[in-house]
Amino acid sequence: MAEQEPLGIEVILDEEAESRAPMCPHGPALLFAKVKRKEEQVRRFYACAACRDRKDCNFFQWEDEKVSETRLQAREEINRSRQPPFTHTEYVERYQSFVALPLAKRKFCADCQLLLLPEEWGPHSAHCLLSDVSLAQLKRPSRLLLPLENKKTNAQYLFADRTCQFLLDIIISLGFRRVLCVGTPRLHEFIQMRQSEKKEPVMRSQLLDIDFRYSQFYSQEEFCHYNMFNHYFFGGKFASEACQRFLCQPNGESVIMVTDPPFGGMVEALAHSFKKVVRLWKTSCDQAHNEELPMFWIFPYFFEPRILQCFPTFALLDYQVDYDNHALYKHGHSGRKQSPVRIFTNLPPKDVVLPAEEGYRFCSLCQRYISSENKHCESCQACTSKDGRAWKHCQICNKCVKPSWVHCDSCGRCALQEHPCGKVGHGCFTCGSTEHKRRECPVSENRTTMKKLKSGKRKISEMDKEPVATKFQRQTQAKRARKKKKVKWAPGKSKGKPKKKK
Ligand SMILES: C[S@@+](CC[C@H](N)C(=O)[O-])C[C@H]1O[C@@H](n2cnc3c(N)ncnc32)[C@H](O)[C@@H]1O
Ligand SMILES: [Zn+2]
Ligand SMILES: [Zn+2]
Ligand SMILES: [Zn+2]
Ligand SMILES: [Zn+2]
Ligand SMILES: [Zn+2]
Ligand SMILES: [Zn+2]
Repeated sequence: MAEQEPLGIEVILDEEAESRAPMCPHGPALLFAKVKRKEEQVRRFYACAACRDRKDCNFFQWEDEKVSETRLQAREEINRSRQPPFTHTEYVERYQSFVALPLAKRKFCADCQLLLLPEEWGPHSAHCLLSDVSLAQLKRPSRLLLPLENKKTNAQYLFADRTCQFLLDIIISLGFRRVLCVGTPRLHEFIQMRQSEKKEPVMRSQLLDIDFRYSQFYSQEEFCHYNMFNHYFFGGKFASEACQRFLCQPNGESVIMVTDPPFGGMVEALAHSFKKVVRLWKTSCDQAHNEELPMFWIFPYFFEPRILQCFPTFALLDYQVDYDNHALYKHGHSGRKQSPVRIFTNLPPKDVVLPAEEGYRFCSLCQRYISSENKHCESCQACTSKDGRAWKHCQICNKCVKPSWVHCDSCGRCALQEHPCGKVGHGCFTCGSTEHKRRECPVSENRTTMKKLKSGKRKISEMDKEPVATKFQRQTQAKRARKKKKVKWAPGKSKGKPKKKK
């Protein structure tokens, strides 16, 4: 299977490529091919599955490249040095010691993003420390930890409470009692809090996320350090078995998977991993599941065609997902746009009741809940709005289009009045969508917006999460690298030729 990525890079997802994939610090690398003109030979290469920015992980290897034993060893050393400073077992022990401390001794280092034990205070004395960490704060790690802001790699946008509460309510009302949270730490936290308050019905959740800082707060049954682009469990078989145990449904405690991947991510690689999660679910408890694993995949609506290609039974719901720390996607924020982030699901849309108090209503013809301004079009026989505004039908295009669009005879399609005539159809330079311009792309957002968002907040980069020793090593390495020629290339973002680095 070979799926095409915009901007001329495709990811090759087959067993053969997987079985021979070299390892980077983020698990098995993915095989990519640069799409060239027909006559040209395509040389395929492996690159990091998690990081789209070479600054985060510069792993690169030609598919047919012979790698010397020395280089393999050096690579293993790098992979080891970039793992978290503690094992998950150690993190759990540290947490137990931490909660046993009196309040005055409970300190969190904001610079290192680490819960500190008293004997460790010394090396952190010049760092920014948060004192008197309460149990209530420990129950909300997503508020204690600074969101990872590298938009290409992590893009940690956290749900607004409104969205989190909605998701939880709907999940409970649909009868689910277990939630596999893939890249949804805040939803996991909501469920864990509920559990500690002993609310009925009892809900359980497990978080799979690449952000290992969560190992500090959750047990191995509650959290797995996981890469959703290659279905890699950093904790090995022990961790994947913990996930499989969680997916097993004793006493009919049915399970749903909720995922909110970084938007820059390759849809096809994500879908490939999620299908593996489905297989894990199917083999859990040795029970035969004939049905599909219920899923909520949260993603911008303009990825609909690509998601449906991977999961044809999925439907797009009208509900607008909101984030706390995303300047562009805040619900009803004055003068701001409406959020383009939606829920894709394999559950019958009619069962997912959207909140009437936010204007959603039921369309009996479409048998689903729709946003207040979405209108049922007689010609299309559907409620056609995707962005929440009322769309209008174009007789020539024979489909509904955005209200701001007009039909252009020269282009033979609808577009904005002031479109570059004769050039429409190229879409967003970054993600290929024809729904927005690059400036509005969620994959690479408006720089000024991000700057505003960041002001007064320190950016947490991959470096800040590392132990001091590794951080120092990397800084020195980085200085050395800067002296050398600059390498400007990342999978999916390619403009120039990839240059060998390792
Ligand atoms: C858009 S945020 C979603 C957070 C969610 N809205 C919440 O509030 O719980 C993406 C999440 O996926 C995680 N993530 C990013 N890359 C990942 C990867 N390769 N594998 C697993 N998780 C990843 C991030 O750490 C982050 O928690
Ligand atoms: Zn990597
Ligand atoms: Zn520190
Ligand atoms: Zn309708
Ligand atoms: Zn229509
Ligand atoms: Zn038209
Ligand atoms: Zn035109």
